[in-house]
Amino acid sequence: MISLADLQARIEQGALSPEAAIGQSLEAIDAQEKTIGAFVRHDAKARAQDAGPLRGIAVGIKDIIDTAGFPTEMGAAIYRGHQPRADAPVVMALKQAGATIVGKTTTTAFAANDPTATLNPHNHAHTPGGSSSGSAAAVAAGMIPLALGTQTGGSVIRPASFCGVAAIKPSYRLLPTVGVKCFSWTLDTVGLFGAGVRDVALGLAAMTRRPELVVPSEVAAPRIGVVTQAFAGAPELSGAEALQKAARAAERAGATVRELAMPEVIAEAWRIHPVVQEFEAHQSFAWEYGQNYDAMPPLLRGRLDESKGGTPAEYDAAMDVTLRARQALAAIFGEVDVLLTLSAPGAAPNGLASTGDPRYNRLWTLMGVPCVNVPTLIAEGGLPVGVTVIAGFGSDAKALAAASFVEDALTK
Ligand SMILES: NC(=O)CC(=O)O
Repeated sequence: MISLADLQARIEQGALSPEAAIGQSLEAIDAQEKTIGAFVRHDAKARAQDAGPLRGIAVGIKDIIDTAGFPTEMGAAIYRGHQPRADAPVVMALKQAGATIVGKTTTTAFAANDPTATLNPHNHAHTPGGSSSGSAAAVAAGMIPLALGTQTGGSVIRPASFCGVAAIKPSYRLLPTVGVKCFSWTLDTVGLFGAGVRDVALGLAAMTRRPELVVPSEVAAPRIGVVTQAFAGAPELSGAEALQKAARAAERAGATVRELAMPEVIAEAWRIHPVVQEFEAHQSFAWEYGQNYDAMPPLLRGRLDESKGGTPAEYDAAMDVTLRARQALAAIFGEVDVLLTLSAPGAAPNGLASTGDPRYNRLWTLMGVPCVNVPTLIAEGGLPVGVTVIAGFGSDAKALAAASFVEDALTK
């Protein structure tokens, strides 16, 4: 994979020109894209900028995020050829930091669950996950050092786990979702994919102009609470093994590690995530579902058919649980620095029909807390499995530092 940190250092030292760095990515895309299918389209003539901390960094943008230089088609026939007039603010933030947008990465239709044709670079018989399928696959395949995705359930963390890359779903609204096709305004969060945790941190720090997000060279051993999320069901063996491996490695490296049970209101928040998501989706997709029913992607159309009876009273009750759960979770971060939990039930499912199950991700998306995927082990079939490091709302620097601590501990 291409490390953003490594490119940045070599460019700053003058050992690599921004143009040559972009050229490396374009060559890698040319060599692998026909097999992996990570991009909807890309610009083979993309040029580097010569200023900014992300100069020479080729970035892929999930194709539900507006771009002025490429169509934005939402992974859906309804939007084929749709050309936004303007870049979304997160795209402009990357460009203002010197990055080069080299293409639009594949997305499940409307970031829901109708899968793409993108292959998992580690095993082409398996899904890369979704809904940010192309972003995870393009980074994992070594085509680009940075990509943007979005998460409503588990669409950043789960594909990152399946593809063996680092990723962050930042605190809710750290990054604006203006210009991002809305699925659920309470849940939708823009995230980043990179080769390693430090790479993701550098990308997020540059686009937010928050240098405090950069992982320091020395990271203090964190207090870690391991959360199994038993309320979400039992994981597969590889998922359970990844969680135990990461916890043991962190403990050997000096972290204090203990298992934490979540209060019932947090388990209740896990249960009502779909109520919030589907109630808001019916409003977000009202035009598509109401005016273009037959052209809707079939799995999303089926979900909307099933959930159209949702009432405002049910939604209001779910939001009340959400607010109480967020308060309870905030109190837990008084006892530990971060939580450590599953990124996915196990390795990527076989075939492309399913992008996997967000059951271990969705609670944290609803809580709005920063989540970082740390690649942890390689399961049968050469398929990666990750774990998630979670900090309190607004503590994105702490989440990234602790995730880097776990990542480093796993190398020892
Ligand atoms: N958008 C999403 O997060 C949906 C998913 O988890 O697959």
